[in-house]
Formats: sequence, structure tokens, C-alpha cells
Amino acid sequence: MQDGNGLDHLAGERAMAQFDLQAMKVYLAGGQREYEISTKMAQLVANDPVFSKEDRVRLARKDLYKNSLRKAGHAWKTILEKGLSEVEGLKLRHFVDEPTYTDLHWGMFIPAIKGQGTEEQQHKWLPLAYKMAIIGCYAQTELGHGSNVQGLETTATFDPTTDEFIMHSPTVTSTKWWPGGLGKASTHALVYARLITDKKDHGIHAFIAPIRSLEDHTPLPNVTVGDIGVKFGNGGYNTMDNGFLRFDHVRIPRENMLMRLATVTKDGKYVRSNKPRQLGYGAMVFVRQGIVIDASIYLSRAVTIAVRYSAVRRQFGNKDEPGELQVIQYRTQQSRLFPLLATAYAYRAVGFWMKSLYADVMKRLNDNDFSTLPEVHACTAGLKSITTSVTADGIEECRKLCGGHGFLCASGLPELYAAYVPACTYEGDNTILLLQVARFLLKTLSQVSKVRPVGTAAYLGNIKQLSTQNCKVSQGHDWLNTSVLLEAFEARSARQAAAVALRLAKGSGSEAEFQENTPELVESARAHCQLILVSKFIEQLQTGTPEGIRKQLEVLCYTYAFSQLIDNAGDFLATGYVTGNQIALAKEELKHMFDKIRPNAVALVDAFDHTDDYLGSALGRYDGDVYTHLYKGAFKESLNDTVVVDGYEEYLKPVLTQNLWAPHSKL
Ligand SMILES: CC/C=C\C/C=C\C/C=C\CCCC(=O)SCCNC(=O)CCNC(=O)[C@H](O)C(C)(C)COP(=O)(O)OP(=O)(O)OC[C@H]1O[C@@H](n2cnc3c(N)ncnc32)[C@H](O)[C@@H]1OP(=O)(O)O
Ligand SMILES: Cc1cc2nc3c(=O)[nH]c(=O)nc-3n(C[C@H](O)[C@H](O)[C@H](O)COP(=O)(O)OP(=O)(O)OC[C@H]3O[C@@H](n4cnc5c(N)ncnc54)[C@H](O)[C@@H]3O)c2cc1C
Repeated sequence: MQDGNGLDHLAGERAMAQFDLQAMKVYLAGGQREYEISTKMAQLVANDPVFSKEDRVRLARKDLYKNSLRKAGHAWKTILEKGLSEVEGLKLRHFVDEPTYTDLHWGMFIPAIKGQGTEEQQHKWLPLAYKMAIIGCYAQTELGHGSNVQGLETTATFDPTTDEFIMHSPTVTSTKWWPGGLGKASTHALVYARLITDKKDHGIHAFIAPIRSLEDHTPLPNVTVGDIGVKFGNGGYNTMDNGFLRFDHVRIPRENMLMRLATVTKDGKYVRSNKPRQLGYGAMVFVRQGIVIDASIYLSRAVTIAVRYSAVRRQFGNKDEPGELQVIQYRTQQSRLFPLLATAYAYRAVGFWMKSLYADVMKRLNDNDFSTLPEVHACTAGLKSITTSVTADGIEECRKLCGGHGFLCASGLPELYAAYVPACTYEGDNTILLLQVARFLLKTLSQVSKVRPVGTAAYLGNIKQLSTQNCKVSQGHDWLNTSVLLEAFEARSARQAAAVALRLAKGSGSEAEFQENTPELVESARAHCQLILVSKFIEQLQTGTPEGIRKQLEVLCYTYAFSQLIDNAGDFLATGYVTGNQIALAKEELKHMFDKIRPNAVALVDAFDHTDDYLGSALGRYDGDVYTHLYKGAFKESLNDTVVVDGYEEYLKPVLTQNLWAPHSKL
């Protein structure tokens, strides 16, 4: 066993690094200022015992939830007492690292009011929300309807005699179901409901409905509200009070309908603005763009644990070297782990780009320019889908890469997975979102002769060329050219999209035919998104990356692109753009990349700068002192509170002392 004396068991690994670690930390944080804020907030949380994560997986739901309320309250008090800025507050809550009601309050309730409320409404609600005098949630999904937003059943019927809307849940399936923070914490819900005026249904609109008393937090009259129940995994997402909500003819003032996109006048007249109705989905676009950086952070946590542990863990050996080999030396371990490391870097770079994309579309929307909205929707929906699916699978792969110890909660991985995996469903089921991308691709292709595609779809403007010319790689190093790689991803995506578009164009245009082709449509959407990820990683790399880290980032970029190419070799081959031999050459190049990553692997995960407190993992500790901490951790297990287990007298002793032959014994 290692000694646990505070030595750095990974010092030898760190000494091998060939890049400027500090510069990489700053790059990954998004800049010097962001780096400083992150470091300060991470330390603030790590040094405050109220934020301790100890024992989280052992707490019963009620205690877990109460504890998370305590932490959220303490976080808010800390923010106020220390006078933290909005950005610092956001970071502080990030490091507290527990899904809670404030995520939805700040992440969806406030953005939805900003996006859909008139200036007057923003002046009324935002100050209350900013000082947390009210707590809001985002109540869209219903028991019977989630993906299909247009199918929601909750009604908001205007009553001109009182100048009020009557909020009503007409059926069991219309019960609001899932909204985070709704179950127990929120005082207000941003409710998506069918607007009815004078018996006419105008479709889905947003309303602010008070649901709990600001005096004593009890539900308001005719409001039925509560938590929907325990969710997957220990700890995980169970700190969140996902809730249900029913209205029984509850009256709210007319002004509580968010009226930026459409208005109901005092006399009940419905007036639409000239803005697209899709702006009503703006809060979802906002959250989806943010999810890409989040995916990078979650994946980087799992990868940090798996890389550090793989450098500590030894198994077997060979006759050329003394002792057992670090498992990170094995090619199979590298081929499962290093692409995930590269993916975490890729998502970070693309996440930064997504932020600029979002800022750009917001600026345009303010100037009434809606031209890029469809492309931004496709991009945010598609990348949300791909990055969350890959990250959830990646966390699980990291657990397996840690062998048996990965299955222990002390590894931090089971809880990380349980907290993350719902990201594949919330904010849009990942298949539904890919189908949105596919629809966008079909529409873009159908108009390509008249409308030049823009942004991430611009390559479709070259569809003829991409459909005819083939990959020119003849030796391994020909692949070490970003233009060659980009063209391969563009050609594969363009050909997949064109093939399914052509098949649909030849048909009758029926919905049944569309449905029949949805597997191919989803595949073509995935190809388009993989192209965006590769191309934006390359683009980010080529724009102002500091010298001391460029080489390593290039290695990671090639690792990412080659592993995507190889994992999807079937698609690349089926389109006819590449040959089997060219794929084999890429495989060899990928192995060369693994050799370049290997001496830098531990430093590359150090660059993510996760504190031990934030990682919460005996396997991923910075000092690599894994075994001492696993062993010590076992003594904290509640089953070990007594030497002789509770239950021995009633259940074990009788078994051990009956001394009778079991009737079925063969002895
Ligand atoms: C930064 C992060 C910080 C904090 C986050 C905090 C916490 C995160 C944790 C949990 C949050 C979880 C919250 C939720 O889950 S909220 C609920 C989310 N629900 C969904 O995502 C539902 C998914 N469904 C939909 O989005 C839509 O129903 C739909 C599938 C897109 C279909 O829409 P619909 O109107 O019926 O129909 P279409 O006819 O298909 O589309 C019409 C038209 O509109 C375009 N479109 C669709 N969506 C958008 C959009 N968001 N923006 C812009 N445009 C959009 C669509 O492409 C189509 O265009 P056409 O040109 O073809 O007409
Ligand atoms: C942890 C968590 C937190 C959440 N937080 C919130 C929140 O704060 N506010 C809120 O309003 N909601 C919230 N939700 C709800 C979430 O947004 C929905 O669950 C999500 O949008 C998926 O919808 P659904 O559950 O109706 O899935 P469904 O649409 O019923 O999906 C079930 C299956 O059917 C498939 N499917 C459905 N339609 C089609 C189709 N047309 N073509 C092909 N396949 C299809 C899907 O791909 C999926 O495999 C949350 C959910 C979770 C799990």
C-alpha cells in the first residue's frame, strides 16, 4: 500500500509534460480573468464546510434535498455578503456542484422573461427575480407531452370581465411534470399554456403564474403542486425537486402573459407581433448553447479521474521492464481513453465558439434580423444532442476504464453519471433534436440553387463538387492536413444528406415516407454535427492559440478528428469518399497521436484544473494516493459503524446456529 504521506505519486508523470501547463489552464478557462474567477470560486467552495459533498450518496432523499436547500441558501448568502458579481455567483454555484432550483431560476426563468417579456414586464419581474424575492421555474413539459410542445394541454382562457386569465389543467395528462425547482422551492412558474380568447385557441404562449404564498410558502388556492419522486442513481439528480403542478381554474392578471411576441388587449383582442413565433423557444436555445461547455466540463471530470487512475494502476508486466505496467501504457486503454480526453478539449473549444454564435444571433434579433435563426437553432439543437450523448457514454466508459474501483461511489463516477445522464433527455430528447437538424438540412438542400447556405451549412453550397471528387490521401501523413480532414467530413456529411434528400424527393412526400427514412435522417444530422465539431475545433485552434500549447492542441485536434473518422468509418466508406486503405492509414496516424499524448496525459488533465473537492474521487486525486484513500474511505461506510452488523441477532445468527440438514442437501 502507498504511504499516504502527501507525496505526489504522479510527479514522474508530471515531469514528462511538454507544454506550458499554466497557459493551457488559462486557455481552458476561457481567458485570464475567467481563470482567476474560477480559481477563486473553486477555493471558496472547497474551503467552506457547508458545501461539503461528503456522504452525499448515503443520504436519504429528504435529508439530501434539505441539505441541498441549505447549500443553495448558503451560496446565495455568500454571494450577497461577499458582493460577488453575476459571473462570480454563477461560478460559485457551479462549484457547489449540485443540481438545484437556482439552476432553473437563473438558467431558464430569468432568460425566458428577458426573451419574451415586454420592457414593462421585465421591469416588473426581473428586479424581484434578481434579488430572489421570488423563485421561478420553467414549467413547459406535461405528464402526457414533452417533446411535442404544440401538443400541450394546459389552458389560459382570457376573461375580459375581470381582465384575467384562467389557468386550468383539464386532464391528468395536462399536469405539468418534470420542471426543476417546481416541486418544493418555487414561488412562481413560467407556464406554457394554450391561449384561448373568445373560444379561439391561439396555441402555446408563456404566462407567469404565482404558485406558492410569499408569506408561508403554502400552495395558493386551487394549485396542486409537489415533487414527482426519486430519480435514477444515488445522489445524482435527486438534489433537484422536479415537480408536478395542476391548476383548477386559477386566475392570474392579464399582464402575467409574456407579451413581447403576442398581446391580448383588455377587450380580449389577440395581436401577434411580426416577430417569428419560434422566439418563444428562445430560452431553450440559450440553455442548449450552454450545454456544450457543460458537456466538456463533465467529460473532463470523468477523464481526469480515469487518466490519473490509469497512471497509478498497475497490472501484469513484461519481461523487458521490472514490476507491473501502468495500465495507461496499454494500447487498448489509450485507444478508449485518449479520444475522450481529446473530445473534452474539442467540446471546450466548440463551446467557446457557441457562446459567440449565441451573442451574434442575439444582436441580430435585437436589430430585427431573423435570418440566421434557423441555422442557430439547428446548430444548438444538434450540438446539444451529440455532446450530451457522447459525454454520458464517455463518463460510463471512464468508469469501466477504472475497473472494479470505478464501480465504487468513492470513485465519484457513478454519481457523476447519474447527475449527467438526464442531459440526454432534458432540454430536448436527443433524437428529436437530431430530427430538427435533419429537417433543416433537407430544407437547406431543397433551396440550395436559390439561397446560398450560410454559417455551418455553407459547405452545402459546394454539394456538386463534394459529391464527385474523392479523398486524395495516399500515405499516412497526407492525413495530417486540416483541409484534407475537413473536406472528408464535409463530403461525408453532404453525401449522406443528399442521399436521403434524393430518396425523399423521389417519393410522394408523405409523412409515412419521412418516418420510414428517419434513421437515415438522424445519421445525416449526426454527420453534419460531427463536421461542425471538427471544423470549429480546427478553427479555434487556428485563431490566436498561445505558442506554448499549440502543438498539444494540434495533437488533440487530430486525435479527435481521426477517432471520429474511424468510429464512423462505415459511413465514410458507404459514401464512397474514402477507401478502406485510407481508413487504415488514419488508424496508424491515430496511434502516432496516442504516442504524443502519452507523456502529456496527466498534465493535460491537470490543465482542466479540477480541485480534489470538485472531483470528489479517491481514484482521481491530484496526488495519486489512491489506495490509502480507498482504504480509509471504507471505514466511513455506515455498515462498518459497528463491528458486528446490525441484523446479526435476528437474521444471521439463526442461519448459522440451526445446525440442521437442509432438506435439499446432497451431503
Ligand atoms: C446555460 C445553461 C444554464 C442553466 C441551465 C440550467 C439547468 C439545466 C437543467 C435542466 C433544464 C431542463 C429544462 C427543460 O427540459 S425545459 C423543456 C425542454 N423541452 C424541449 O426541449 C422540447 C423539445 N421540443 C421542441 O423543441 C419542439 O417542440 C420541436 C421538437 C422543435 C418542434 O417544434 P414545433 O413548433 O412543434 O414544430 P416544428 O413545426 O417542427 O417547428 C416549426 C419551425 O420552428 C423551428 N424551430 C423549432 N424550434 C426552434 C427553436 N428553438 N428556435 C428557432 N426555431 C425553432 C423549426 O426548425 C421549424 O422551422 P421551419 O423553418 O421548418 O418552419
Ligand atoms: C432531469 C430532468 C429535468 C427536466 N427539467 C425540466 C424543466 O425544468 N422544465 C420542463 O418543462 N421540462 C423539464 N424536463 C422534461 C424534458 O424536457 C422532457 O422530458 C424532454 O423534452 C423529452 O420529452 P418526453 O419526456 O416527452 O419524451 P418523449 O417525447 O415521450 O420521448 C420518448 C421516446 O420517444 C421518442 N420520440 C418521441 N417523439 C418522436 C418522434 N416524433 N419521432 C421519433 N421518435 C420520437 C424519443 O426519441 C424517445 O426515445 C426535464 C426532464 C428531466 C429528465
